[in-house]
Amino acid sequence: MDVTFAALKEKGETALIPFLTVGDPDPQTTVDVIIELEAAGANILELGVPYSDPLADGPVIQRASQRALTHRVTIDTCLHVAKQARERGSQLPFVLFTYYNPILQYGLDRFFEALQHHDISGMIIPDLPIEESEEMRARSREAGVSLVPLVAPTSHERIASILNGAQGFVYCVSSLGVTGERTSFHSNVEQFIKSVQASTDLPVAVGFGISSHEQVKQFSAFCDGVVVGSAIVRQIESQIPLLTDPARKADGLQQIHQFVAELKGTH
Ligand SMILES: O=P(O)(O)OC[C@@H](O)[C@@H](O)c1c[nH]c2ccccc12
Repeated sequence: MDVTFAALKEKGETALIPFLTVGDPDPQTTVDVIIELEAAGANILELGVPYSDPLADGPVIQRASQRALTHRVTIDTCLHVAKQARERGSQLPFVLFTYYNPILQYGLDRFFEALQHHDISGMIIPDLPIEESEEMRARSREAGVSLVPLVAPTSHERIASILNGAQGFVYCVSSLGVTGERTSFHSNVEQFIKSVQASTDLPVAVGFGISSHEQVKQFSAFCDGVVVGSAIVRQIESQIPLLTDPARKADGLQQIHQFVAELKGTH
């Protein structure tokens, strides 16, 4: 992942980091969408493990999780999708996004072994309890998988402890509340992000609410990466009738490609 950020920085570019829910609308289609996102200009990919109680997610991603759970998508399914995307030639660094409970169910030893075995570069765990973070950080370092910390505009005095031992990149959330497209962000978001950048040598990415090329451009002026989730998940949702019809799947994928290329500004 750090190679990706360094190469983009060299070119004066910002990483576009889509999030998608694995298994929405089905695991096989997720592999096709991953290949399409990469072709459209994605640089790193957040692979979301669907969860029954996604407390930090807005309605778009909640619906995606529900659709994926009808296929009983688990951590294993997500890792298998990542493997299939690799087999189809994807070079994208994958960041596994999961709530903490699925990891506990899976078992920590088994989880870290599986991450290593599937060439997963990092992970994001939005509800990782502080008292568990030390062990998770140590295990992730041992496994060579970056535990990407989330920092909120209200993290203030906790920023230093959150950033201590951080790996991969730092994920600054642009606003309080849950995921979902927004027309405005936390009042002093730029100052907040710059204060995080002053406290770490890691690349700093921003996410939450970003859904247009204008917003991507706004944040690209001072961030190393921009995460877009709900807007892309909504695109996938709107294309489900085409994606699930073999005769029209290519058209559905092309629509998603076009949307992401426009986000990136390479259309
Ligand atoms: O959906 P948005 O508003 O574009 O935000 C990115 C977000 O989807 C992704 O990073 C993510 C999905 N679920 C989360 C829960 C907490 C933090 C981040 C996330």
